[in-house]
Amino acid sequence: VSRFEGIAMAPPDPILGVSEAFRADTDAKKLNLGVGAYRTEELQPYVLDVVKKAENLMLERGENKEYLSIEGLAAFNKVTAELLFGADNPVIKQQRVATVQGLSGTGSLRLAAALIERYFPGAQVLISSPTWGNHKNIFNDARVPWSEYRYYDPKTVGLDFEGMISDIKAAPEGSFILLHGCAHNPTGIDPTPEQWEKIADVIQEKNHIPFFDVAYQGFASGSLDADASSVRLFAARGMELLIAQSYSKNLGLYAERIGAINVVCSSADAAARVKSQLKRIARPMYSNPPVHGARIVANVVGDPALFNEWKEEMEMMAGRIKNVRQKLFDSLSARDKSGKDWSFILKQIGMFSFTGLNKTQSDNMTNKWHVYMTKDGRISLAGLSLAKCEYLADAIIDSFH
Ligand SMILES: Cc1ncc(COP(=O)(O)O)c(CN[C@](O)(C(=O)O)[C@@H](O)C(=O)O)c1O
Repeated sequence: VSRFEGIAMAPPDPILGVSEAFRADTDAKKLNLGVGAYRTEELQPYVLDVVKKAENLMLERGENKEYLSIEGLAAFNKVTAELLFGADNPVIKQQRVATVQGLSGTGSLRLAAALIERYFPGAQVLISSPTWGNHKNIFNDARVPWSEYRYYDPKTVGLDFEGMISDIKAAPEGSFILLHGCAHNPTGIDPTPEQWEKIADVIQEKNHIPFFDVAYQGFASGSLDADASSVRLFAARGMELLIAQSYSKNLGLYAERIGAINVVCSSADAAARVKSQLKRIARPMYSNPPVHGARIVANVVGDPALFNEWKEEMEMMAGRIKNVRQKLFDSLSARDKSGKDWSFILKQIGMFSFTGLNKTQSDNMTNKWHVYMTKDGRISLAGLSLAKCEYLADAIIDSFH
């Protein structure tokens, strides 16, 4: 008797499945605006120069392939926390951060979810509405209950700040509040500095625990420090908080699966104990993380010349997306006769633009125009070239009306 016979076919992933459909399309006009992966103006994947330089250094050095410790490469864990908080931040000086290398952002979020499930039974995580599609899968599979706080306002194509604050205020005391550090996915809408202060106020009032997902540090504004300001604001208030990091986008290390989970505790002793429990969770999950990406980050951030060159390349990538954003706005404004206000395209930040196209309209983008995007109306500007902006504008205008 066959035991696997009864297993059903799983549906394609809402984001990664779009790339599969794109690859199957043979039309030369096809555009992949699905997955959040940077492409050059020639629409090619991009390996940063500093990554190649770091890898050449590593090759010359001839490093071994011994297991890392469960918590990952020590040099990486040091520089990743310093990059996030700033090396002179009190949380670093007082050794109050438990940092564990994770399998990129996803794996780091999953490790944190497992910690929450084990040590905070019944606590829920509040996630933004909408949010990155995989957040719900991660908390569901980690058996951590979640609910949503209002975030996107379709009427203003902006942030529903009042709704966000009241939902966070209404959540049971001690809830985990999942926040996008910068470049909110999928909306591209970030709170202002003043709004971050108020979000910190209400989280402190309710003894909630802030839980940041920082997948785009440096990629949103082009500045590593500016993009970390929300996290640093909360740390400066002396709050305990969790932060998941990823180097997929800002260092282009997508397939190297390099990231980290950081837990800011109230004492160095607590941080040591939290780190030991994160290790206990990681060991049976994947035992220890991959070394290659960790060494690249440690080499790039650890070497002043490479670090500066990385910052220049990141500004170049963020800059290209800003140019594409502007060109798309100009093309839409010039070609659309309906008088629709497209300024939301310029107000949004980071890789994505949340167009407001509904599922049927998004299907039209794909079926008629061969533009691949997620069904929630998100387009990844990282996959768009200046040369293709007018074509995309025509597709969007056609799909809206
Ligand atoms: C907010 C957020 N958090 C975490 C991750 C995880 O990224 P990684 O595991 O590679 O570090 C992504 C990537 N999200 C996508 O860019 C996207 O939304 O297209 C894509 O990589 C993905 O996996 O869906 C993200 O957008």
